[in-house]
Amino acid sequence: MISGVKQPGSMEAGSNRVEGIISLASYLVRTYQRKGSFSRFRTSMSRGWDNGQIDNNITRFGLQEWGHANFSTIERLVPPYTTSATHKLCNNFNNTPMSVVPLPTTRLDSMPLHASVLSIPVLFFMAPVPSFPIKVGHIDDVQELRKTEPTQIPQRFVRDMSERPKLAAMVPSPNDIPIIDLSKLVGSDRDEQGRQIVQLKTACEEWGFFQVVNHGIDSSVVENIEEVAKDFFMLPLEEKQKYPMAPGTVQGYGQAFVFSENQKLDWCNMFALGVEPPCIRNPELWPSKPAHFGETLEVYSREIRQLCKNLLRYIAVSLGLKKGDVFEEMFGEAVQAVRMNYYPSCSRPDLVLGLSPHSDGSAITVLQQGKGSSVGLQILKEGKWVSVQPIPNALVINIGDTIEVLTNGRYKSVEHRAVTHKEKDRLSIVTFYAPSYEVELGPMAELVDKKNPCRYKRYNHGDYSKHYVTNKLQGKRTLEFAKIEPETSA
Ligand SMILES: O=C(O)CCC(=O)C(=O)O
Ligand SMILES: [Fe+2]
Repeated sequence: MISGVKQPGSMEAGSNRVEGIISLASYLVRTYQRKGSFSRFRTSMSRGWDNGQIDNNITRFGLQEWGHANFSTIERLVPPYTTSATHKLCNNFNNTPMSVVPLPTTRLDSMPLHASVLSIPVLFFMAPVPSFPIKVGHIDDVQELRKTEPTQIPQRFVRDMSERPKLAAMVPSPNDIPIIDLSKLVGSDRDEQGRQIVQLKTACEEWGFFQVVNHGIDSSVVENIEEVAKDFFMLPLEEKQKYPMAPGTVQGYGQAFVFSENQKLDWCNMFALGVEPPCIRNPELWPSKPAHFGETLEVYSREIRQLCKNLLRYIAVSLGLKKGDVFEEMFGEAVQAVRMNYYPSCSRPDLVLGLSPHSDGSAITVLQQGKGSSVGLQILKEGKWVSVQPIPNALVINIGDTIEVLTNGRYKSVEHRAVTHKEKDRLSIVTFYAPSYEVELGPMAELVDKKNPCRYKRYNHGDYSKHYVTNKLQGKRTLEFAKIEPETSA
C-alpha cells in the first residue's frame, strides 16, 4: 500500500463498480501526480472527446497498468453490469479495446506502479463510441443485398456521376505498378541489392505502391488467412453481427467511416480488428467462428509485422538515411490492425464503388488480394485510375500518410479505391502498420533543406489517428491535418 495515497473504494461483489472504477482512476491520478508523471496523463485526458472519453482513458489507463501484470486475466473476466450508470459507462467500453473488468482492491495493491511502464493508451484505431450522436440511417449488408438480386441498386450505393468508375480503366494498363523482388533485397549479391533499392526508391517516389514477390512468407500462411477470412464472410449474418462495428468506430463487422444518413455507402462488407499492441485489441470482437480464426490471424500478423519492419528498413536505405532502423526506433510500440474487405459482385459495377477513394493513415500498408479475386484495386496516377493486377503470391504495399509526413513529401501516400465486378466477388486482407499513438511526428530533419522546406507540422500520431477515423474517406483530404499550408481546394 502506498502511504499518503487514499485507496479506492471497495470493489467487493455487489458494490457499485462504476464507483470503484472512478475511485481507481482518482487513485491513479494521485499516484502518478505524486510520481511526477501527471502532465502526460493530463495531456492524454485533454485529447478526450468528452467526459465519457476521459473516463475511458482513465479506466483504460488503470486496466493497462494492471494489464502489464496480468493481461490474460483481463481478457477473460466479464463483469456483471447491474446499475444503469454502470450500463451507460459500459456502452462506451463495449467499443474499447478491452472488456471492463472489476478491479478488486486487493489487486490494486499488487499493481506495478512504476513510472517506467507508464504509457497511456489513447487508442484511436479502436476509437470508442464518439460522444456526438452519429445517425447513419439503415446500412444494408451488401452480401445480403446481393442475395436479393435487386433490379435496381439502392440509391445510397449509387455514386454521383463524377465518382463513378469507368469500366474501361479496369483493364490493367501496360505500365502496371512496380514489382520488387524481396529475395534480391535480402540476398548477398550487393549489386543486385543496389538495383532493387533503386527500384524501391523509384516505386515509392513515382507510384507510392508496389507489389512484393518472393517475400518469404510461407504460402500456407497466406492461404490460411484467406480461408478463415472467406469462411467468416460466408457465415450467416446473425453470426457476423455478433461482432458489430458501432457507428463511428472502426473495429468489428460492418461499414466503417460512415457518419451521416445521406453519405453514400461502399459496396463492401468489412471486418476489422486491432492486433498489436495487445492493449488495442477488443477481445469481444475476435470471432469464435470459424474455428482457428484467432490463431490464424496471430500467425499471419506476426509474419506481416516482420515484413513491415524489413520494408521500412529498406525504405530508410532507399532514402539515404544513415540508420536503417530509424523508423522502428521512432515508432515505439507500433500499431498493427487488419481489415478484411469483402466485395460481393454487383450487377451495376459502373454505378457503385467497392471502397471510397482514400489514402491510408498508416506508415505502410500490406494488402493481400484473394486468390481468384477480380481486379478491383485502383490507384490514382497522374489523374487517372490505374488498376492493380493481382499477381499470385504477391503482396501489394503502399506508402501511408505517416511516411509522407516523415519524408517531407518525398514518398507520398497515394489515393486509391476499390471497384466491384459484375460476376466475381473479391476479398482483400489489409494490414495497417503505424507508429504508437504516443509518438510525436514531423518531417525528418535529414529530408528538410532549402530546396525542400518543411511542408508538414509536428503532431501527435494519436491525434492524427483520431482525426482519420472520425472523418469519412475523402481522397487525401485527411492529410490536410498535417500540412503547414492546407490546400483548401483539395
Ligand atoms: O480492397 C482493396 O483493394 C483496397 C482496400 C483498401 O484500400 C483499404 O482497406 O484501405
Ligand atoms: Fe487503403
